[in-house]
Amino acid sequence: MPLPKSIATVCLSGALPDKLEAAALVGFQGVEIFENDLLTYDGSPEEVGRLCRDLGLAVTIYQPFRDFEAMPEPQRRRNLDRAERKFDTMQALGTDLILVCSNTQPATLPEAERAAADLREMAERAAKRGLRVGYEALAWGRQVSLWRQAWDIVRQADHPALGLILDSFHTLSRGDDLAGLEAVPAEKLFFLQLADAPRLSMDVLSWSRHFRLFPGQGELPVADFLRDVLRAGYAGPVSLEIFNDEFRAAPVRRIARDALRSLVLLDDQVRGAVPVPASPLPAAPTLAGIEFVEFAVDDAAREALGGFLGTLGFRRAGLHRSKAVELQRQGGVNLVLNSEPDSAAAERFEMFGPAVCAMALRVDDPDRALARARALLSPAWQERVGQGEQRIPAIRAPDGTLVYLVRTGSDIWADDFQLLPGEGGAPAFTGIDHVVQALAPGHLDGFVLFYRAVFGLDAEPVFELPDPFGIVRSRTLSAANRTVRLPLNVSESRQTGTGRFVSAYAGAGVHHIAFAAPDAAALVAAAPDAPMLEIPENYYDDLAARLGLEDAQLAALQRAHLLFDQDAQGGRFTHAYTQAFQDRFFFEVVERRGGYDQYGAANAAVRMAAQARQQKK
Ligand SMILES: O=C(O)c1ccc(O)c(O)c1
Ligand SMILES: [Mg+2]
Repeated sequence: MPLPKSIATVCLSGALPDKLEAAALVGFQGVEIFENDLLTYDGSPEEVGRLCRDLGLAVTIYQPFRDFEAMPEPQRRRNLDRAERKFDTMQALGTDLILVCSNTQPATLPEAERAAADLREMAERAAKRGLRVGYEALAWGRQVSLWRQAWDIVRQADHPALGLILDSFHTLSRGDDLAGLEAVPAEKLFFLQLADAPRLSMDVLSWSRHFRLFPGQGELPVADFLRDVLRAGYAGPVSLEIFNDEFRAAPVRRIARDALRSLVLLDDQVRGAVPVPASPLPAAPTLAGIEFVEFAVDDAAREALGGFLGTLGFRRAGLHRSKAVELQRQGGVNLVLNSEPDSAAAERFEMFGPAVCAMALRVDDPDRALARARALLSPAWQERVGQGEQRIPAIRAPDGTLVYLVRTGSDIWADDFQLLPGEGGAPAFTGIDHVVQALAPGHLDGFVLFYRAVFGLDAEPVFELPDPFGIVRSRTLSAANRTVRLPLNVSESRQTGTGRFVSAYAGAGVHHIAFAAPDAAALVAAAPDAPMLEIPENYYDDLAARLGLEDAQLAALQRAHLLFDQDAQGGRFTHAYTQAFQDRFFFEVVERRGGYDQYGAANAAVRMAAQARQQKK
């Protein structure tokens, strides 16, 4: 039995019933009713309570009750009256627990004894009605901002109806931890809220109110936090409380599904610390690269794209036995051009024009990978197959792109394709180095969680890349063994390369594919007809000054329109871009040396400016 899962209504968009329905639909067992969601709703608390019961949702908590403890009179008395009215609401909602967050008022008295006496009084009144009070330290509380301070007060108050509420954000945002929690009796741990966040240097209140994330989307050690809470004996619900501007604006079911996915993953990460063990998720796949990328095309686009790829040394290497599908190959890179009517590819083409519609990852065990995906709320996808043809399992990424799961080392081509004899000779790519996707604003965190959870990829911190027409935020997911690298780009501006791609083609998708070359200069030299992106002279002047390159090396880079980057350990990255194919996606030739593990972010501005110029022509 996994931990009971709850979500605060503040995480989700829409009116209160929409939030509740979405939470129930994806499989939450409980909800925190956030006060503002009730105040702004035109139904009674009884109706809300009934709706929750009809949906099978427990109301885990009613919150927050603000600025209560340690106030001077006459506020003190008024606050106790206010509490009685909230107790009425709780009873109507059908919950027995209220969250009191630590007082933020300048008038709060700096006296823990007063805070304890007030909370004791509130708990005494609550207990008369069979209700309970939980006390949470807000990271920006006036007198109480750490969980240990809140616990001191709860301990002093010493009332059975008063306990402690922990919230990972308030503790981890302060760089604090849960050392000492084992000394708190488990029955005093009333409730647990979890939130992740990116590491940002800003005031903690704004950080909390706008940038919280679901566990696994950010950079805080939420799993460690949860493990500590469970080891301290907590056995109540685990509840997500995320204040996030993008989540509030997004379709409610998508965010609810991300929310539950984050908790399913977390359940698995803390297995062993849970008193009643959760059934383990199937292990994340061991990845061994990208077997192919598939483009949705029609006949004309297939010819045009085939011609474009031909300039980089690709050739038609196979024709599907039963479908209008062609394999283009260059060394270790397979690109599939799919113009089959009445397929997922055709559906993509109808909507977007020429676009990537699928990608295939090599995994150690496709069935296990599929079972893991299913457990993480990503159902399998079954494409129509002809008789005698291979059935390659697939799931759909959040934007609908198919992700095929190909067993590492297996040959998926020989059965289904009539393979054409190759020429060879030209410098060859060794494989696909990375695939970059452009996402619509508001989609980054959901994609990060999907790839992290389903495929066990690691997420790097966000990079900000300056396009001439706005900022592109980029976050890369990659396999620990680096056989799969998936940078994700997002831009609020519709004028950036990323923004134009997303807005012009009505959605997210693969924006560029980088091919790994053992020698990028040789590859580009052997591809004189490839429409490479021109790089301004100023770039090379700066490069010479910045990295102290020799004249000959610099000239060679410039001749082939190559960009160059170097890391602190001396790893080197040499890369060049093609112009965009039909103003859509483009390709990159990349050479990594000496353990270089980045993507040439230092060069992104130059590339994006060159593309913007190209676009104007
Ligand atoms: O931002 C707030 O005010 C707020 C309110 C209630 C909470 O539980 C919390 O963590 C933060
Ligand atoms: Mg909280």
